[in-house]
Amino acid sequence: MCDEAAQRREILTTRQMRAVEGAAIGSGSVTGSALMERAGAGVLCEMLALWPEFERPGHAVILCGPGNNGGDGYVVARLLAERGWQVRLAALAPPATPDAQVAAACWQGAVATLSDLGPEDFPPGSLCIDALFGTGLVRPLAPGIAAPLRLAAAQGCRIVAIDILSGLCADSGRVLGGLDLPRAALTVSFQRAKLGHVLAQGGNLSGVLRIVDIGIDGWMAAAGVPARFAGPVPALAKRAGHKYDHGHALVLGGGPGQGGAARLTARAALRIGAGLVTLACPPEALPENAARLDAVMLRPVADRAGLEHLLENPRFNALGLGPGLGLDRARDLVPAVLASGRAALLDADALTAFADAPEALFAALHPGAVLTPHGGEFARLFPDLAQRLATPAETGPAFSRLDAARQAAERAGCVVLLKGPDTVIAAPGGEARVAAAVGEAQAPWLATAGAGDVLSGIVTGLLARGFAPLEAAATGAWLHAEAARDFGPGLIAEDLPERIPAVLRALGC
Ligand SMILES: NC(=O)C1=CN([C@@H]2O[C@H](COP(=O)(O)OP(=O)(O)OC[C@H]3O[C@@H](n4cnc5c(N)ncnc54)[C@H](O)[C@@H]3O)[C@@H](O)[C@H]2O)[C@H](O)CC1
Ligand SMILES: [K+]
Repeated sequence: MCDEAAQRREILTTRQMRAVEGAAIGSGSVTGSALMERAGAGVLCEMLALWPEFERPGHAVILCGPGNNGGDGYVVARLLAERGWQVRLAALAPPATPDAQVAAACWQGAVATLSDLGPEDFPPGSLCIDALFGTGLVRPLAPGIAAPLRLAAAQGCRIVAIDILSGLCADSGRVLGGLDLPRAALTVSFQRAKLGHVLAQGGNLSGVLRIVDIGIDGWMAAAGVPARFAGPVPALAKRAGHKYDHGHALVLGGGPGQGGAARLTARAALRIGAGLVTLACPPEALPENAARLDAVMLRPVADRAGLEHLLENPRFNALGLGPGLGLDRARDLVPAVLASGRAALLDADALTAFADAPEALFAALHPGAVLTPHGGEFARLFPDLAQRLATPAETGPAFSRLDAARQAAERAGCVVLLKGPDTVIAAPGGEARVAAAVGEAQAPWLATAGAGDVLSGIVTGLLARGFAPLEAAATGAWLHAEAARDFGPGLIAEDLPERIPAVLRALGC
């Protein structure tokens, strides 16, 4: 991946964005006012690119807050008026920052108050530009502030959010105060996406997300190590070599009648390119599995001693377990899996089995492991973190799913992937990825039985291929959603492994 593509994948917190902006302005190379002009021009440009019909001037209401987000709004108002648009600007309060004051001083038109606005201000086909709050939002919108946004939506107007929809916490994507907010049709943000665009409600409420370059890439080092969007990596292409060069994944399955989940896991591990995949099941489940498997090999493993014996073969370099495993079998086998020190993927029953004693699991985990809980499994292992996520967000920056995954990874001592439409992946030390199947990248058909078992298999297969745990989890989560997007409506879990070849082919692997 080229540097530019890698940079576009960065996702910033508000603090990181402020640090970058501060470094740029502090360098003396650019002023805050100049950045605001670029931001406003970028918003206009993206609106016209998405809706070419607006080359013909229309009608817009601009809602301006007191900070620099409002300042961007004054710039957009001026630029639209210069193009012949009918612009009605309403301010919550006078501009309070020096840059916003400069922008407001350049606005020649009238300034109304928010409460002046009525349905007649939002004629059919008009736009509502939301410049109330951006990264500076710290508390819930008062009812009078949210009202014009709701009015615009009720009148069928498209809402364009500058930087982020007002009311959304840019760090967590949570709506402060739990208000009911209308969805933006377009969000135009600056230099990099923010976590609030893709996490929690932010993914849906942001609508189409566009990022405008305002020329501050040179100071991105001030952001430290940002989270990144998960995506394809060059290592997905299979280099030449013997099947044993691509790893041997061992998937541990459960008893008779429960084997479907582990078979899905094993098939996905094979499809993503593990050289060999073996499914180990209790002896009594052998006939059922033998009838359903061909390229996946089959071995009996009755218990921990049986597994330890099998693991005397050092070629099993990645172990995947949990789907359909059964809680008793999980309690028996997980300690042996982790004691082997090999790369390991723990999901489903392998996590739930430790709901009563998460510390015992954390003590055994090592940096080569990956946990892939869904929300319920996460809550069983990390009840306090789940509780913080469930507590209504009242002040910004609010506790985010990424904060939760990072703290969980620290506690567990391994990579934690928290599933959802906004899957977050964190490693101990804070490195993080987001696999966001939201907005234009949504994959709603992925919400289907067995999809998680396939994700387990993809990650296990990538571990077998030698991917580091964070990259196996992140790339796997992206690929999983990509396969779902590629298949589209009607998807069931069985379709996912079969779609992997099309995704890989499209990547040129
Ligand atoms: N980062 C950049 O490079 C650029 C950012 N731009 C724009 O600037 C905003 C951020 O501006 P800032 O002044 O820091 O914050 P806000 O405008 O979002 O508002 C802060 C202001 O509002 C008060 N406040 C917060 N929450 C509430 C509330 N619920 N009710 C009432 N008042 C509230 C807070 O106390 C402050 O006074 C960024 O989003 C971009 O749009 C640039 O112009 C381009 C460069
Ligand atoms: K906004």
